[in-house]
Amino acid sequence: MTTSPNSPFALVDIRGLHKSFGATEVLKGIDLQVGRKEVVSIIGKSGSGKSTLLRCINGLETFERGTLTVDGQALQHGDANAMRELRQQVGMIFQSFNLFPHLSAGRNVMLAPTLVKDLPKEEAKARAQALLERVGLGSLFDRMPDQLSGGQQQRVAIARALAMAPTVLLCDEITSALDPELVGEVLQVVEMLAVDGMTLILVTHEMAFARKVSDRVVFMHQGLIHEAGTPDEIFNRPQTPELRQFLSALRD
Ligand SMILES: Nc1ncnc2c1ncn2[C@@H]1O[C@H](COP(=O)(O)OP(=O)(O)OP(=O)(O)O)[C@@H](O)[C@H]1O
Repeated sequence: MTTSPNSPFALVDIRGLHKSFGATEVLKGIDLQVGRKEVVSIIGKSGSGKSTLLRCINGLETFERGTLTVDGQALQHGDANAMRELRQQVGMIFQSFNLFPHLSAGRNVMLAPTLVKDLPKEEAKARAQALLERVGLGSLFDRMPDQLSGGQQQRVAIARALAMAPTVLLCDEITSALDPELVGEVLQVVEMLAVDGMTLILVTHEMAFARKVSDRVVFMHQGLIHEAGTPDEIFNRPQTPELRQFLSALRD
């Protein structure tokens, strides 16, 4: 079932989120609802708080005020069980691929399901093989990370995140560290996930991609959501001077 972002059953429901680092308030009251199977891209200038927001959603950062629920479960930092469950539901992929260097591609993908979910090894192996095939790396199960290109490593990282069967996947500038010729193969995998109905929240500087793949685009500015809308609304009919300035700076 696809839920609309504004329904009471939004998969990710963030209300009044405030986050500071010391005296610096980085998130100043974020409200964002993401429906099941929705693809939401977050854009904005460097330092506007995009990564911090993603890190709050999967519990990597604590926050001072506001509420955050994923699939109806409130994120509570004091509750170790709740945090463990949340981490299983919310997958995250980063700019740096962070593969375990001493494990093959396949073993990287197998690790969490065997450790965290107690999946029998043979089952985990079959699942890892299927996931590697899904990201176009079916023949590279035994390759070590240092024998893979950056684009291939990032695709293994995507397969590794999918191995936990997350209900939502967060992608934080996942093509920023790649050579330009490797960006396309990773974006293609993300697009395939979107088409398959994965709920995705993407922080991206790839505007053409955000326009193509997103149901909704969110523009963050100085710790607040300044504007949100369809790709057409955000890119063709920006309302605020801040968004207009951001988009025109990209064109320069
Ligand atoms: N762990 C931290 N300690 C102190 N300040 C931090 C920390 N993490 C982020 N910040 C600050 O919070 C602000 C927002 O950072 P954040 O990384 O969320 O922005 P961003 O919009 O994702 O930027 P970019 O596009 O450059 O990644 C910045 O001013 C940053 O310096």
